Amino acid sequence: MGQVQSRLTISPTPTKLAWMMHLRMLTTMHGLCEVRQCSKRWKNLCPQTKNLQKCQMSSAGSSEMLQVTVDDKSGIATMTMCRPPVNSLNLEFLTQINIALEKLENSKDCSGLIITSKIPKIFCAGLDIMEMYQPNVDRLQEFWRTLQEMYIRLYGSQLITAAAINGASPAGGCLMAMSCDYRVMAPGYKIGLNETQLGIVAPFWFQDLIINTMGFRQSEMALQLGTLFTSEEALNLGMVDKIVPQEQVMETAIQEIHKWKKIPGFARQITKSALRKPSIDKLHSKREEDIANFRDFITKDSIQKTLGMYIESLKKKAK
Ligand SMILES: CC/C=C\C/C=C\C/C=C\C/C=C/C(=O)SCCNC(=O)CCNC(=O)[C@H](O)C(C)(C)COP(=O)(O)OP(=O)(O)OC[C@H]1O[C@@H](n2cnc3c(N)ncnc32)[C@H](O)[C@@H]1OP(=O)(O)O
Repeated sequence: MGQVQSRLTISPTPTKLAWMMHLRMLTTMHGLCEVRQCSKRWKNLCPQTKNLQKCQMSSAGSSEMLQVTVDDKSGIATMTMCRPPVNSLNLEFLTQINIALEKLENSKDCSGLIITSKIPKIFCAGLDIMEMYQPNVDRLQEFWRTLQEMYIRLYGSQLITAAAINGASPAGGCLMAMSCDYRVMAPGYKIGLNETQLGIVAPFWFQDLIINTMGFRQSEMALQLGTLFTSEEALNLGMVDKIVPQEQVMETAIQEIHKWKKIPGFARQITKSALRKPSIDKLHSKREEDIANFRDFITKDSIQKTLGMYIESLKKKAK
């Protein structure tokens, strides 16, 4: 019974049409023709393979930024990020993630999703800061819309989702992990919404997400201080659900999804949707306003100066 899951499919609603137009515009604007081709290739490949379905989506010039495999037997997909050096989320990478999320959501063979990283010691360094520094305004707005899309898709997914956090996970990386249903983390890494430490502000939907995850009081302290928590602290706060040794992170995520799969899918999905819909609807209703706020905030001279200094400090540290 647990295996029979009905899933909300993306119907040709105006939202879907807008998304397709958005993707088409991106492919034109940024030369992402290979993404489109690869997403076609994904469609063609999957039914032909027998057991382990493998999909590799790459954008022009960089191969295998995102690897997606679906285990035929269990229906568990694994999305592995591999965008060196630190899996930072730029426009193209986010677009690939969104395409993969859409495909998995619509695939009748997939019931669970694990997000993890191939880069040693890094889960995801959050947003690519270079997208926000001295930006082209059109691209900056597209970048933010694409990030909003990722959150809406992942937080609202009907799949059972788990983050296998095998490395550092600041800011946008933490957003991605908290958008999943379950988080298992290796010890000795940092996770949190550290935006204020960069002199920027976590937008309302980042704030809603952390509050939904670990409650108001701890979130207001964490958000104002921009705290990056150790894995152990994050466990105590409920930001992550389990800590296991590095080499057991993936297996633990798989076992957890198997556990969740025993619950009747329809009941679980309706419950998840009821709990998460208010936050998602809030972003839907304020989407354009949020993009404009982000653009106006990021393009302020004072914020550009602060970001420039932060980039310098990262570069100095890297030397
Ligand atoms: C009114 C309000 C309205 C709207 C809201 C407004 C604004 C809100 C905007 C945005 C929200 C922001 C969300 C974010 O996600 S911002 C990104 C935050 N991320 C970080 O602060 C992480 C920074 N990185 C690190 O701490 C470390 O790099 C890390 C722990 C991840 C890994 O450390 P490690 O020692 O392994 O590597 P490094 O030597 O530090 O870095 C290697 C290399 O990578 C570059 N790097 C690192 N992080 C980023 C990044 N996020 N983006 C781009 N590039 C990054 C780093 O500079 C090094 O580069 P190089 O010197 O060229 O080798």
